[in-house]
Amino acid sequence: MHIKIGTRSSRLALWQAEHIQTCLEAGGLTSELVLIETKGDLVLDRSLAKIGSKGVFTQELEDQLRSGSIDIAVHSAKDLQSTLPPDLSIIAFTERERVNDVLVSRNTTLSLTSGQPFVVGTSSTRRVAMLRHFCPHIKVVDMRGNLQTRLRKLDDGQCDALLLAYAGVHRMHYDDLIAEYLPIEDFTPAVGQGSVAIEAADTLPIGKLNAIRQLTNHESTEGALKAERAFLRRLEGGCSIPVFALATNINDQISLTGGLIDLDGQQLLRETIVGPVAQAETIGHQLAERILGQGGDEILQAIRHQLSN
Ligand SMILES: NCc1[nH]cc(CCC(=O)O)c1CC(=O)O
Repeated sequence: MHIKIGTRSSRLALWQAEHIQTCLEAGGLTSELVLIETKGDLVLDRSLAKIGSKGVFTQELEDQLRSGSIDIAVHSAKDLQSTLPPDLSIIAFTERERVNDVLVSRNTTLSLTSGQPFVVGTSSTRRVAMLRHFCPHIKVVDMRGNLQTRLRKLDDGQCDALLLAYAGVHRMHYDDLIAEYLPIEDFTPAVGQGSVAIEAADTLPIGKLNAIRQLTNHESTEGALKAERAFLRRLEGGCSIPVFALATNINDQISLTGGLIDLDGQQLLRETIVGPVAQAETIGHQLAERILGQGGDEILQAIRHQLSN
């Protein structure tokens, strides 16, 4: 069996696609990579929030899934919109890497909790808002581009440190630059952070689907991500909305913590719901209802209004 794998061509995307290739090879499947450019890769002069979050890193891959020129598309689970088009679905989630955000710098003595002021670069509205909330002494600057580009901007002196997902930093072998692991209790990560998702069209033959899923899917991670993604879906949060959620799945019990923060970090809502993995999506939905009922509705409206200006 031969699998055509569609991927973006950034180094992190290639790491992910090659990781999937390794899993498939272990089961005797052959594969090839098909490199695809997306709008998110091409448009670097505008913030992600302004391009519009919906599918900026996925649209071109999805077109090729439909045309059959690729069998599967590999994404960071975090970058996949919460509602997929009806003819596409996620067929596997890989085992999650450590989920924390990390502070990355050439000066690894820097610490967000020390109270010392310095400049942090990030493009994520969630990280900006959380920095404003937990670290008001920190100056935040917008910093787009892939990891290598951001590190160059760091070296140019545009900021003192970056705030990034540990998963990406580790996969690109930049562990030496990690100054601090941010606690997930405060800096709850983005939905899906640390897992790789495989997307396919409904037309993928069932034999291929089952073989790919068997070799790549991590069941416990899948249950956790189902809960997180149901939460995100109910809040209709694209990646530019500062929504966060993290589920753990231990002995088929889901514990889902998630919430919402407004753009300037003034109001942070966060709650936890526990329940059986068989009800992962219900748990996600319930958590979203609870957050919306606590004023999340108004926060979301205000965020949408601010982002559209
Ligand atoms: N939005 C970009 C993106 N998508 C996935 C990762 C990191 C790897 C992951 O979380 O799976 C990153 C970079 C970052 O947030 O630092």
